[in-house]
Amino acid sequence: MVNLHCRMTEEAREQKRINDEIERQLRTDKRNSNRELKLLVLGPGESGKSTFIKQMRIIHAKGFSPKETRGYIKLVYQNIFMAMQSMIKAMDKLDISYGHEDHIELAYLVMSIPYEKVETFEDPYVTAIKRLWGDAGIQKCYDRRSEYQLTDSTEYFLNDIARIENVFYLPTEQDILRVRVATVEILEYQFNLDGLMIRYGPKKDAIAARSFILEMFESVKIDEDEKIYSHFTCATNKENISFVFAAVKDTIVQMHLTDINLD
Ligand SMILES: Nc1nc2c(ncn2[C@@H]2O[C@H](COP(=O)(O)OP(=O)(O)OP(=O)(O)O)[C@@H](O)[C@H]2O)c(=O)[nH]1
Ligand SMILES: [Mg+2]
Repeated sequence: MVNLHCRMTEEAREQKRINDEIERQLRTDKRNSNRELKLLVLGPGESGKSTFIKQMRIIHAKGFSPKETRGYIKLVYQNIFMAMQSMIKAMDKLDISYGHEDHIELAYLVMSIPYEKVETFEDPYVTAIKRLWGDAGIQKCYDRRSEYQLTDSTEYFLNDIARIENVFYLPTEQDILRVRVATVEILEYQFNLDGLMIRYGPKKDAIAARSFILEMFESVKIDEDEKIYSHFTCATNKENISFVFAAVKDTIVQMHLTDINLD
């Protein structure tokens, strides 16, 4: 009898502990949902949306793990090939001749593999890319890059091949920010000042994307008197993004304080 009583109290205590835990979690969730701000990052291709999210990971979360960093090696190689191939194609379109006639052969060599298939960075390709980058015709073509599509980070990577071709090459934070990979899915990230995590999986098609955006943002009321604050940013510059993000955060906090008359 005593034993059973003991067990009952133990069970009741455990039950109470679980209840308390659930209630605490509910209170935290409620508090968090009250404080949750939704941020929709929109913009044309290559306008820096993904770069901004990378900055949030670097500044407000743990950044990139060694495994993720290694995953960027191949993408850096592919970016270099992609940039050189864009310029080679533009040479034709803009009718620019190579500084050295034998560089045409090198151009064929670089064009011979689709850039998405590139996994390694070795000769004869590395030497070919270096020589082409030094070619007067390619440089002229680079100067006329506004006349065709060329990735923003071309000069950044091509001027640094000596570092990248090293067999022990590991991308730096800036390399990761400079890598161009077109996003083909809608992703939702959740972050706070000390953590960032991916909450939802990818939404693959346009209809799913549209309903996702509606679902997330339909509750956000449109206020005709809402002020618009514009900021100039450079998404690849960590100091600039930290500064602008802190300013945006201050504005939001200030607005909330005004709302509850605490300013
Ligand atoms: N110089 C410079 N480069 C930038 C800036 N923002 C982004 N880039 C570079 O531009 C390229 C494209 O940036 P992303 O962040 O991938 O662009 P996105 O808006 O996500 O593009 P999509 O996914 O195609 O819609 C990357 O190589 C970035 O490093 C910037 O402010 N300045
Ligand atoms: Mg993107």
